[in-house]
Amino acid sequence: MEKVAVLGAGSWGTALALVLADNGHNVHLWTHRENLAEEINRAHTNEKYLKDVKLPTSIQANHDLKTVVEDAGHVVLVVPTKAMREVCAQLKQVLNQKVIITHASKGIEPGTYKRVSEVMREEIPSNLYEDIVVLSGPSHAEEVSLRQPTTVTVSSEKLEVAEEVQDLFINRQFRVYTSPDLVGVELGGALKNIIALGAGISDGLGYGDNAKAALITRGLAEIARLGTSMGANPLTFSGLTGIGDLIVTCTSSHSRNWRAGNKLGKGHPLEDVLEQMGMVVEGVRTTKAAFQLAQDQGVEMPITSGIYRILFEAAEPRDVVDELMTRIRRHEMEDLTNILDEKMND
Ligand SMILES: NC(=O)C1=CN([C@@H]2O[C@H](COP(=O)(O)OP(=O)(O)OC[C@H]3O[C@@H](n4cnc5c(N)ncnc54)[C@H](O)[C@@H]3O)[C@@H](O)[C@H]2O)C=CC1
Ligand SMILES: O=C(CO)COP(=O)(O)O
Repeated sequence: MEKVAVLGAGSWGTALALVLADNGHNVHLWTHRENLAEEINRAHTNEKYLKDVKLPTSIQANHDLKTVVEDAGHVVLVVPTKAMREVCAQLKQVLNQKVIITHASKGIEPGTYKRVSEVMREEIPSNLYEDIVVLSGPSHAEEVSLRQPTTVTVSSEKLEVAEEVQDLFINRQFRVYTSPDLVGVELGGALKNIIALGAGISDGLGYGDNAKAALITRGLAEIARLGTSMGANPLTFSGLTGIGDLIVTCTSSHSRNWRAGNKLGKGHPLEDVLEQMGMVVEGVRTTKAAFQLAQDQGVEMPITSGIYRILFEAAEPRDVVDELMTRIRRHEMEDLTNILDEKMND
């Protein structure tokens, strides 16, 4: 079995380490917090990020990055998107062998508006990796750590490398598919967090299931619109990393994005909500990025724009809902028809 280095011991990094340990791999988990490494090695718990979960004793945590990646065949990065560039810069200093790099983070880099794999390619010299793979899909860490049935997708430029990562993670509770559409898989995972904030806001306002279904469906339309304009295959958004992840994040109280939105809908200020969460709420920064990208690409994203105004311009959520409901009348499938027409003419 292989030595696998997992970088980031938050909820998701720890849950993925557990899947890999279940598969018999030799898992080394890096955390930048020395006291967390000590807790994982001594008590086999990570109480702050995965409450009440007993970790396999085979997971070894370490605060020293060089030791963690030494001789590993795979490196799995699972830190918040805003920390990705910094962690990649540290990684390249200590990596002495060629590895397969997988990331499982769902965001767009603040400021540059780049996808995570683009950031990684900029930071890590290409002679240090076989390929860069993304792992995404409907997968709350809390359920994965209880070994409840979960399905995800891995994608990379080289199919054989994605298949190797599929083999690394797949087991009876954790089913892994492959996809060639790296752009669509990464964008679906990042952009669904914006809509999940919206679903939380809607629930916080006391609106019902009709409103949430509308947000999920029309949210998917605008995700597909932006994604396609950035080179994604529109079909990817009807898969696990599109509608699948959108459903789970908009409807589950495990979701940090949904929970943050719910508090916003109940009238709590954004700074208080983020401080109380104590975990990453990727959708907030991704809303800013998507709002800007939509303008750059000339793509209409009314839900994203509304959430942007709630988060950053103190718009009243009820006013935003009212504006969305009274927009100019449209043909429902206008976007899809245009996208399909464009594909046919390609
Ligand atoms: N929690 C979940 O169920 C899932 C999360 N994800 C994605 O995985 C990524 C990580 O999320 P979580 O593990 O949930 O976050 P988290 O908030 O639970 O943990 C983040 C971890 O990153 C560490 N970290 C923060 N800044 C760092 C830095 N500069 N250098 C090194 N380490 C740093 C923190 O100490 C913490 O251990 C996010 O992009 C998220 O969208 C994806 C699928 C499921
Ligand atoms: O991506 C996730 C589930 O697939 C986790 O979503 P949250 O970051 O909102 O908790």
